[in-house]
Formats: sequence, structure tokens, C-alpha cells
Amino acid sequence: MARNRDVSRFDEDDVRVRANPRGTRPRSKQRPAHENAADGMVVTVDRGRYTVLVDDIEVTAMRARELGRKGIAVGDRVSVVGDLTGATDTLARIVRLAERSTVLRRTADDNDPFERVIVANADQLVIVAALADPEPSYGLIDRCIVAALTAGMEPVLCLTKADLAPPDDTLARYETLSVPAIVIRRGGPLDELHARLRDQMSVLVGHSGVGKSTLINALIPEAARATGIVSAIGKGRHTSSSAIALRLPDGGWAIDTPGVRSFGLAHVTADDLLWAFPDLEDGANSCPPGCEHLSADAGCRLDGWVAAGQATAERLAAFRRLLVSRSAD
Ligand SMILES: Nc1nc2c(ncn2[C@@H]2O[C@H](COP(=O)(O)OP(=O)(O)OP(=O)(O)O)[C@@H](O)[C@H]2O)c(=O)[nH]1
Ligand SMILES: [Zn+2]
Repeated sequence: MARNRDVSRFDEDDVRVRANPRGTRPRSKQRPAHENAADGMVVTVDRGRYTVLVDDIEVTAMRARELGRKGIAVGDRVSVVGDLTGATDTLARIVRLAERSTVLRRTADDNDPFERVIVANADQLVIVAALADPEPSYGLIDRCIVAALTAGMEPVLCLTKADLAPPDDTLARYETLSVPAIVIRRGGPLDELHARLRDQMSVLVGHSGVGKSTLINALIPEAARATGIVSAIGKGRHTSSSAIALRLPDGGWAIDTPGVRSFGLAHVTADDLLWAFPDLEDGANSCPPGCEHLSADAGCRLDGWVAAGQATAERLAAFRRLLVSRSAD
């Protein structure tokens, strides 16, 4: 694909720049374009302006025309040129976009007809769900798990409000999927969650009211002072659309996704998801081409695979439940 070739070209330049940070190499006639570019990470996007963290300085940048229509998202590793002081009213330019390790997409909806990248390069998707008030939405959790698995991210379940309801039923539901689950309660310890997030780039998603903001404030008490970014949430600047990356005190990043409730599952095929089920994967070798893996009646051989003792019925049922969740609301 042309798009991929472009990315690798940018990445090659990117490597060269990293080898000579800030252009300390002696000038030569054949130096690559933007030799002085500095590397950074996009921490938020607001109306075509990108906040890029470069050497711990928040730089406001726009995209250079040479990047074409390529989208840039929170979590993207980029190279920037221009004024990198971070001073008010300065504007730098993003000239390169590095290859991404993962891509989390959001589906098109009534407010926005385009499928968009929400976050790039994240390691895990932390699905925040309350055990009560509001009740857990299993359909949404399942869809989040599909989004994570097919984006190459690890799904993690974070169950809040354990002081209001026991976690047993919900935990049992996700046990066969081997999705790690962390249970928390008002005022309770967060050690397990801290350990899970340390040195990782984690995206937090959840319905309104599940306690996601409470959690983020507990995880990052000093974020406002450390980065100046959290304070912007309080001012309402980022309340509507963009994801925002917040640095965790122990290392790593928590990426808040205000208002994100849907993911781009429209293009997720049954085989994309099957990839995340290594115990079932070989069983599909004898399925008819294009098998949707939903039932033996339709020719799927996975039931036979289970009958032969190669995988458990629970795993197959869990896989099919996730398959069906793709098309739910
Ligand atoms: N009982 C109980 N209440 C909690 C817990 N965590 C959060 N809450 C309460 O749940 C309500 C919603 O919490 P928020 O942190 O605002 O939830 P949110 O997911 O950020 O929701 P939005 O702000 O609407 O996106 C608040 O009244 C919290 O005080 C918990 O562990 N136990
Ligand atoms: Zn099949």
C-alpha cells in the first residue's frame, strides 16, 4: 500500500534524526531535510493544533504541508521544527510522523462521518466499568475488548464501585477471555492498577458516570503542576473531543478519551479476531473460505475442533460472543 511505503520513508528519516539529536552533526551539502528536527510525542489535539511534548516542553505545532492528508493522533511520535521554546503564541511545525505500533480507531457517527484514529502507539486499553450505578454494560465491554485485541493492544478490565456491588458475576464473565481484571472501590488501594499501568501507554475508556475522572485524579494528583495539561480539562478546553495523554508519576502514560464510546469495528473481520485466540486458530484451517465462524450449520469447523478436544466449548462461546458484539450498538 502506498500509505505504508510513505510511513516507512518517514521512519527512515526519523531514525537518522534520532542519531543526531538537535542537529549537532557538522553541516554537509547532502544533509537530509529538517536535520534539526526534534522528536516528541503528541499529547493532545485541538482544532488542528497539536500539543507535542519535546524534551518535557509542551510545544504547540501545526502539521507541515508535506505530510499531506496523513492523520496525526495523540500518542504519535513526531519530529518538529521551528520554535520549540513552548512560549506563548509560538507555533512549531510537525514534519515527520513515525511508524505506529498500534492504532485505536473510532467509528464514524452522526457527529462525524469519518472513521478516525483516536490514539496511536498505545499498549493497553483499560476498560473502566462500574459494578453498579451504572450497571456494567457487557455489550460495550465486549466491543472494547474486540477493539483492543484487533488494534494489537492488551485489554484490561478496571471494575469500579466494588463498595456498591460484588464483582463475582462480571469477573466470571471475562475469565475465559483471560482479560486481566482489577477491582477497585471508593477509597480503596490502587496498587494493582498502578503496577499494571507503570511504564505502559494505556488508554482509559468508559461510559459517563463509571468513575473514570475520579480514577484519573487519584492516579495523577500532581498532573496539573507537572504538565499543565490536566488543568486544561478543568477549564473545559478539552471536554468535548480530543484524547489527552497524561504522564503517570511512576512512569508511563494514561490517555483519557472524553466522550469516546464507539470504536472502528466495521472493518474487523472474523479472522482478525480469531488471531487473538491461538487455541482456536488452527481449528479454522479447514473452515470454508470466508467462514464467519458463527455456526457449524454454516460450515464452520470450530465446533468439530472443540468436539475433538482441541479447545474448550467456553472459549469458542466467548469468541463467538465477541464476534457478535461487533455489530451491536
Ligand atoms: N460508590 C462509589 N462511587 C464512586 C466510585 N468512584 C466514583 N464514584 C462516584 O461516581 C460518580 C461518577 O464519577 P466520575 O469520576 O465523575 O465518573 P466519570 O466516569 O468520569 O463520568 P463523567 O465525568 O460523566 O465522564 C461520582 O459521583 C463519583 O463520586 C466508587 O468507587 N464507589
Ligand atoms: Zn469457521
